[in-house]
Amino acid sequence: MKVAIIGGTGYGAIELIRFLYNHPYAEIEAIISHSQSGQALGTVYPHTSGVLEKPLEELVVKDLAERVEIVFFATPPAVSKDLAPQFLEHNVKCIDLSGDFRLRSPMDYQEWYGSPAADESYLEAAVYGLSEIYGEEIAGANLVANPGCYPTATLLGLLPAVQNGWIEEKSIIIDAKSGVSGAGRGTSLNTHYPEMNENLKAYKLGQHKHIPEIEQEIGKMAGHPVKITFSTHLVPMTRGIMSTIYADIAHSVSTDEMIDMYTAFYQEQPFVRIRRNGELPATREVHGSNYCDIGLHADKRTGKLTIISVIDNLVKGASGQAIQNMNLLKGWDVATGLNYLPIYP
Ligand SMILES: NC(=O)C1=CN([C@@H]2O[C@H](COP(=O)(O)OP(=O)(O)OC[C@H]3O[C@@H](n4cnc5c(N)ncnc54)[C@H](OP(=O)(O)O)[C@@H]3O)[C@@H](O)[C@H]2O)C=CC1
Ligand SMILES: CC(=O)N[C@@H](CCC(=O)OP(=O)(O)O)C(=O)O
Repeated sequence: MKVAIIGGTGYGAIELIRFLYNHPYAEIEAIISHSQSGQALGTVYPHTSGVLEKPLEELVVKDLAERVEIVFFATPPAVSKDLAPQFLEHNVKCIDLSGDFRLRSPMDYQEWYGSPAADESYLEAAVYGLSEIYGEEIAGANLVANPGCYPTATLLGLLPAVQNGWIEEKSIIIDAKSGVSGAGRGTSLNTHYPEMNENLKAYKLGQHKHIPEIEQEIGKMAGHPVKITFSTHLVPMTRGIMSTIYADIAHSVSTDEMIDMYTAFYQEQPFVRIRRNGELPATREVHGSNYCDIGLHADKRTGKLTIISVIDNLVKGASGQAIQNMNLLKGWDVATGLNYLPIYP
């Protein structure tokens, strides 16, 4: 099956290319770049030279639509909302790594992204691509809104407890930390080496666009609106997200009962691993892989549950999950092309 990637020189794209290169059934037909078309991929990313000799191409929608079955958007916000509908009209399926189709409410998109939302009919047609939760809907979708990196770690950590009614949703506090590649390849003062190295910075408190996304999905699972407290931090490492989540336990539940319930919830899911015996996950233990590792502690003394959820932001938080969603769309085993052990150390 032939696919194309739009936003070809970004980090999401180069990670898609890494997985697609080894995928047994998918082939990269075209890599589209609005800034460097005409160049070879190897001039932008020399580590691909001699292995994957591909030109970066200019986007011509009609031509591309005739060449591929699926398009991946690895573009900044506000690009796919206009472009994806053009491909959908040509019966080309779209998997969007940006946030353009994640929020059901156009008003929320306008408020948190600061520009008008996609046409409402496309927002309604889009399936939220949290693979472990919406596998069946993704299988029948034409447009998949791949989740944000923080929401992926946070929701996989929270949803089993929410579904079982084991926590008080209004007490949820999420303290999340990300490596710098989460901000993409572009340069900025915040991600400049002297500013972020040996430093730990909180940012976008109360203003992060992942707040409405997480609230939307928890609210859907809980069956009523939920408001969360969410803080984000930049950590001086390249990859990785750790989302540490606190919530009041609704009924008396032990750590072992919680672990058993989470293990049962994700029984059929190869990429979510629940830690046992007091082991807690670390970002290195998922580095370069599509795993989400979750540790749990139900504190009898305080009545609080602590959930620690780690992912690689570029893999499970973006491109790996996008490939998982492509596998779901095509009816292939979800792990096809994604069976990598994490890189350690
Ligand atoms: N980095 C991460 O961990 C995660 C990222 N995401 C989301 O995935 C998307 C891609 O992220 P990432 O790869 O990190 O970002 P990058 O900034 O690294 O790459 C984005 C690429 O999009 C292209 N682009 C930039 N501006 C435009 C434009 N106006 N029109 C068309 N194309 C444009 C550029 O490639 P070119 O010039 O070659 O076209 C650019 O390299 C974003 O929406 C991001 O929020 C989601 C989850 C995690
Ligand atoms: C470290 C860092 O800056 N991370 C980015 C992650 C955003 C992102 O990737 O946004 P979407 O997944 O919603 O597209 C941020 O916090 O804005």
